[in-house]
Amino acid sequence: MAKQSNQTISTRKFIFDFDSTLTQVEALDVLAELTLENREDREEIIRKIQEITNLGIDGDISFTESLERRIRLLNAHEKDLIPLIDALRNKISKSITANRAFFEDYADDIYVISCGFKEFIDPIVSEYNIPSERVFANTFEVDAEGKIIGFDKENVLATHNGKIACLRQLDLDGEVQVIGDGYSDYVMREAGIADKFFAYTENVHREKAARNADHIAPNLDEFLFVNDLPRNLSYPKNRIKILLLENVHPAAFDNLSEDGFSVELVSHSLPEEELIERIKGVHVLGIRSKTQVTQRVLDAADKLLVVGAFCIGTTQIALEYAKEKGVVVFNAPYSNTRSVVELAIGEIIMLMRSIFPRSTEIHGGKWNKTAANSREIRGKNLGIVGYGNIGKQLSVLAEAMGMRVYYYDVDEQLALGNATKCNTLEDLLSVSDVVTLHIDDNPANKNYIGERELARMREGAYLINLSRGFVVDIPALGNALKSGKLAGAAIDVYPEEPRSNGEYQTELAGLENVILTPHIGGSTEEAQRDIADFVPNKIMEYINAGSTVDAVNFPNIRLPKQQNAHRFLHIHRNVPGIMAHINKVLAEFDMNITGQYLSTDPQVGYVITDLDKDYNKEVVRALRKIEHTIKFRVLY
Ligand SMILES: NC(=O)C1=CN([C@@H]2O[C@H](COP(=O)(O)OP(=O)(O)OC[C@H]3O[C@@H](n4cnc5c(N)ncnc54)[C@H](O)[C@@H]3O)[C@@H](O)[C@H]2O)C=CC1
Ligand SMILES: O=C(O)CCC(=O)C(=O)O
Repeated sequence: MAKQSNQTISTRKFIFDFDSTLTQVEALDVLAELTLENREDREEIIRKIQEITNLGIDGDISFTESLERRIRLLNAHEKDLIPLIDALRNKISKSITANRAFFEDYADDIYVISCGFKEFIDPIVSEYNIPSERVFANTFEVDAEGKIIGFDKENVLATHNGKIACLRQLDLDGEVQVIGDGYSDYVMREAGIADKFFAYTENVHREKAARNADHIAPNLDEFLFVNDLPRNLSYPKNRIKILLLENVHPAAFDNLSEDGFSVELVSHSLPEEELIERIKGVHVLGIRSKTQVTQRVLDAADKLLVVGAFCIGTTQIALEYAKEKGVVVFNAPYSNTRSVVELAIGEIIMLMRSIFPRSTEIHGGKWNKTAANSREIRGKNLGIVGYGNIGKQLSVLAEAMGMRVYYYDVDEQLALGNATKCNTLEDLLSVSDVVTLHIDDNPANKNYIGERELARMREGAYLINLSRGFVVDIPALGNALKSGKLAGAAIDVYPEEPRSNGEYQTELAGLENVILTPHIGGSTEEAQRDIADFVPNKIMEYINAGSTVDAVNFPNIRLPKQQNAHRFLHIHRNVPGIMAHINKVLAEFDMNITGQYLSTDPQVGYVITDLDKDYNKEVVRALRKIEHTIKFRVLY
């Protein structure tokens, strides 16, 4: 947005609370941590202090009483204030630090009214251009040895609802806005001395304050946004809505909400019609393999910027259409590969030793100690179809366990270890004791293994499918198992899979030596935890900086870190002349370009332009209007 000139003359006055608003913490709690460091009853006292602090903040006991009780418990000395101030310096609220410029530009209009103490507030806020004469707070009373024994009881801020009296005495002109986390901040508005109260919830969400607020500000960006004031982010992150479906790991929620986004979790996948409703207003959608992000869903998605696939496969997403709409798709190509490989190894052993039939028998009360149909994997031939990330890792592990590895891939792939490349699928099928499928989710692979291919397999061989359900013709597999052509199979994926846990039927159920699992090849704690970092990081790099590195459907741009500049992101149809047009507009508005990055594919172009700090809102309108623009976003 357009930057206002320095030292803007404002008709508004901004009254900030200190503890848990300008800083992430309550200073007296930190002081308690410091002064009680070596005391055995430390935890108990800290707990009591916090309890008293909260009672005071919520207005449940008088503030004077809260202060008196806390100071008594604190047992602090003047010299403890030095480490306290150091600690507070590192605990300034994140969005306050990010918006230092606001405190410079509006220096004359910013006040601090706090029931804390000037001794530690002054040095902290002076670094944010707020001089001592605009800081209204209590002061300590110390004895001859420097021990803190009380506070100045004459100060209005030491009394119940003292902030009202303090603000009244100030008699400020213009609209008075109070920004604070507690009820004692709200009462200034209730008393009619302030015009607006913003409940500041970046560090703590106090229900009573939030309930009574004119507006809830999860951070300073939101406050500056609703007031149309200069700020670090053109659009506050809390306004960016993220919908995560299919029970993604809770760490994904933590990662994204800690960065300031508004995140909603749904434990299952949504059918198309429901998703069409829910997608409205959503900026980021997170899914796994079950949710179909169709053209209709994308048409209904009025705000969508990114789809994060918290898995490897992405054919459940209309990738090309998403690109045409300027929606970037990321996945997690490596996080769960090891989990699939380990399951494959386990299943090879289980199948070749007929472990599941033996186990089922004994569950049913039958002892059947036998070596029939029970063989070692050592020296046997493993045929890997699809020698990609999973196939290659499996190759190495299987070989280490003494198997002879054969592989077939439609693309040229380098053999790892002693693996032998097969030139055709038929060659692989005819030589393998176990065939394991790890091809990608390309729809062209539908019924890739059918009656004909099964007939080419060795008598008594085994088939494993951990790739995609549609790759295997299930009735044909059922027949091959029933006829004894195959000695067993392990199936993790099915042509039709339910959206959520519950009833499920497959014609393979009940067949001898058939391991059936509910698409859990990639479902390990480790894989899901890793995905919960990987995909959110990609999402954040795109939303926060514009980077599309590793996007599956979009031209990739890796961006240098930029400082003190604005970043414009322009996604357009790749037709001749767009770059020239963008730069013409920028030149017309006299913009100084500090960096420009372009990446294209045959359909879309993605250009990022970094500019000097100041810009005019009109330039944004002009850039949006350029013909063939798909999406335009300003980052800072
Ligand atoms: N069961 C589960 O929970 C999981 C399943 N998967 C699935 O596993 C499969 C493999 O994953 P990655 O190894 O990461 O994929 P990748 O893309 O690294 O490797 C796939 C390989 O298959 C080859 N390929 C494709 N079609 C082929 C064909 N018709 N014949 C021979 N080769 C063919 C490709 O050239 C490629 O080298 C994917 O379908 C993925 O969705 C992945 C993770 C978990
Ligand atoms: O865990 C999931 O939801 C899907 C795993 C999978 O098939 C994949 O990563 O492609």
